[in-house]
Amino acid sequence: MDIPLSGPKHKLFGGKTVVFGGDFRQTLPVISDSGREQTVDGSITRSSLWPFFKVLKLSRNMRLNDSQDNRNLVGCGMNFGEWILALGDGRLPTKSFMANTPSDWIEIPQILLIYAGKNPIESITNDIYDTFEEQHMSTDYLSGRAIVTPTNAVVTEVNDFMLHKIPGHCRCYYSSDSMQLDTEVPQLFAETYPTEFLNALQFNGVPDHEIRLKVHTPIMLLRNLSPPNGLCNGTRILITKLGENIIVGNIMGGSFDTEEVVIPRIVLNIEDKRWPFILKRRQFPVRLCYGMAINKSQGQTLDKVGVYLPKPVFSHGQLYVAASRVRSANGLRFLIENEEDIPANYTRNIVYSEAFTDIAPG
Ligand SMILES: Nc1ncnc2c1ncn2[C@@H]1O[C@H](COP(=O)(O)OP(=O)(O)OP(=O)(O)O)[C@@H](O)[C@H]1O
Repeated sequence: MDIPLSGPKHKLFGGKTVVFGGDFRQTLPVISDSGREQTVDGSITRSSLWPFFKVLKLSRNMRLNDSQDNRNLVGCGMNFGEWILALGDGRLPTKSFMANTPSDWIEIPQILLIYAGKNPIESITNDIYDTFEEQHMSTDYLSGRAIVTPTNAVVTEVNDFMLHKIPGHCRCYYSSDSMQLDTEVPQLFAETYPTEFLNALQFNGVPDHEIRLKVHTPIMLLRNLSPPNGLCNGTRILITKLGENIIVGNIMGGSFDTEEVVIPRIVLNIEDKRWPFILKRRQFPVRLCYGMAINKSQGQTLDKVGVYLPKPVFSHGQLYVAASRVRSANGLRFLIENEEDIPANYTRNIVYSEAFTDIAPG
């Protein structure tokens, strides 16, 4: 916390009461190239201020509705709400499938599974985006559903698959990429890192060099453009017009639901310790959002979620975040693809229990 707060200097936050909200079962701050210990260490519970916090625990899941399918048992003698909590806490029975591999595989209840068939992406999108042909332009329909998956590469596959289903002309927008150097040898760098190389770079949370869009497709903003007007990182928008230099659309969901907004190209500065330069990419800060990365879905509430796991999750809290986006068990489906010797109703549930045990200082 480096927000300056006026008030007595000897008191925490200048004597102001500051409320922090969170759920340590969810994904933790991403620290690149870090292991379990560093990731947990980056959490607020490891801050020197943590002993001064007073922890209040919420007891009711307000997202879940009171439907019959939430009250029914989903497995292990638990109803849906209890199952989600047990999954997040790491209390579900686990097993290991191969020697020397983690023993954190859990069974997904049969009622929540769909099967891969010949084309897994087609299977899961047909299930989650049922009645797509009739409703693909409806903001209510689109804003209530998503396919979530651990990696951005698979997100792109899902989005490309859905884009093909939309009738109409596809418009391509290409970024203009350049390097910002803190060195005196730009010529050398220009030869080592030509524009084609810069164009090929992909980063989490950064639009690609090439973006393909159609009118009536949903996109997600990747940067805060104007929070007072609802244009925040994560805002979803249904495109109504694809101009040369602007994209026009209507916000889907939230307090700015249906508001018309205009998105310009912006310059994104991207630093990555793999490269000795700052990449400056001028592009629309958007990405199609039929599919989204599990980490990006954190915070969303949806009616139908397809959790697509062509590979298991790779980090703490991802499976819990994916499973807890919905209002009811009926809205949640998993499609799991495992190596041959592991049944398709098992997947990894990574829980760093030290991230939330013994967190109550006050
Ligand atoms: N007081 C309330 N009364 C009725 N519904 C509520 C209330 N609080 C939250 N909800 C419902 O629960 C959903 C989740 O709320 P919210 O996004 O504020 O929770 P959150 O703790 O940030 O969730 P998460 O961290 O899991 O994304 C909301 O979409 C809303 O439907």
